[in-house]
Amino acid sequence: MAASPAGPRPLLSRRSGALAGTVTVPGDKSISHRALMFGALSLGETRIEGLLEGDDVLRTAAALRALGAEAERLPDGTWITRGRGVGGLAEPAQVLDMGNSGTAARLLMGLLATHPFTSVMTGDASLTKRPMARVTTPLETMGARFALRSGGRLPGAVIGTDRPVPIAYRLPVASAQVKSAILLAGLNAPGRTTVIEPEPTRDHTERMLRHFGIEVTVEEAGDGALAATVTGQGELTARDLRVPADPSSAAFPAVAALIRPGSALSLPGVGTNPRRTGLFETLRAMGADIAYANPREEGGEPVADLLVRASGLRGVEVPPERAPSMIDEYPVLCIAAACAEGPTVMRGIGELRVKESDRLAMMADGLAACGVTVEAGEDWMVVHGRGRPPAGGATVATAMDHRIAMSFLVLGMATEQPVRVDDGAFIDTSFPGFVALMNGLGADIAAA
Ligand SMILES: O=C(O)C1=C[C@@H](OP(=O)(O)O)[C@@H](O)[C@H](O)C1
Ligand SMILES: C=C(OP(=O)(O)O)C(=O)O
Repeated sequence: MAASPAGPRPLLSRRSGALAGTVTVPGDKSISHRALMFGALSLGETRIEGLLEGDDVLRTAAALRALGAEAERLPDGTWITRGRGVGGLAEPAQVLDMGNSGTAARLLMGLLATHPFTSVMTGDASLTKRPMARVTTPLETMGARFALRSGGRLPGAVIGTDRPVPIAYRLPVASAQVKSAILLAGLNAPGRTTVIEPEPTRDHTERMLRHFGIEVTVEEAGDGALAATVTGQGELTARDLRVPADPSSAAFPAVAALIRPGSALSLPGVGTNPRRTGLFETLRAMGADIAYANPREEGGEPVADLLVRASGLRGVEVPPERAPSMIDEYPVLCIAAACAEGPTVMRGIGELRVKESDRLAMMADGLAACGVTVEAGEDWMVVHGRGRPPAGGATVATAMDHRIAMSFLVLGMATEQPVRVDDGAFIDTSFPGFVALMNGLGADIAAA
């Protein structure tokens, strides 16, 4: 997606009544990217149900087609991939445009690093600001070369190696994207590729590789660190799978229900992988009534139906070690915190500065504009709630960031004065249909 190709799409959110109903939020974005990529690497046909059809994931599908794999949507919404085998992707004749998606760009860089051809990759005005050296540095030690812009940023070229070297690498930053990029490169390297992560991050890559028949071992590596290892140059076997509803998307209606008195929502089939549910844990510590009903497993991932009721919230101190399991949820946590009684303290969140926008700055500025007292430093933030929603009444800048836009639209559902966001177009990257879904539950969000 270019910078809102049809121009910015401002949206206004007005105070709503109680929210009620049962709604299924779209498929998990992290799992959807991986399902397409692993399908493209497998031998045979993979059927994927519940794939997220957000712009980020559609970018991955288009890139895989440019690399010679088949990825198509059937009229009933099922997706089918026909893969090319490990190491079997073909040199793309066009630039791979990964739009707004860090996950698509970084995971594909890993895949391409051990394919012996050159690919050129770009992204939109948000993605081309984001750091790529975190993946290119370890991938270079595996034999790949990169020609990127200053600061290790896209656009640039990935020059894959024909002599891949397996590595053992300790992550300097907690990142499932970096871990996954290295493991994906390792799939086509002879021998064992190991990633040691001092702080465990989402493990969808490890789980899904096993689903596709690849052995992945995960061992304790001391001080709470985990070492994930793949042995390369085996084949993935095509396997059908069902993508759970995205807990990162469920977070928006869930927080909206918590802060609108009288609300009661049911969100079926949401992923409850413990490496993703830090927000729900934090909200419960704040006093939220959130229950998991009917827990089950689908395609190697735990899921449950989420039941959420309006609750009085109080501020908490979020343990920094919980950050990787809720890294994308700090923006919407800030909204809950702004309506809670007392301060919510968030530390160890420097990674928020290198997402689709500088989320720490965007949240601090937007909340302040809506009448919330916020303190912020390089990698921390304190939101001072007053036990009731703030005044609102501002237009908030969103800087091409879907989660900033959705978070402030949720805030506007509770504030006395409406909240306007300057551009809601990027919501389609992760949560197509967000406005209709929220309005169906009782929100009042409209073009403005
Ligand atoms: O692996 C993934 O699918 C993701 C990992 C996280 O990024 P980092 O690896 O940069 O923490 C997260 O923020 C992103 O939305 C999705
Ligand atoms: C950080 C995110 O995604 P990505 O890194 O894939 O752009 C997100 O969806 O919040």
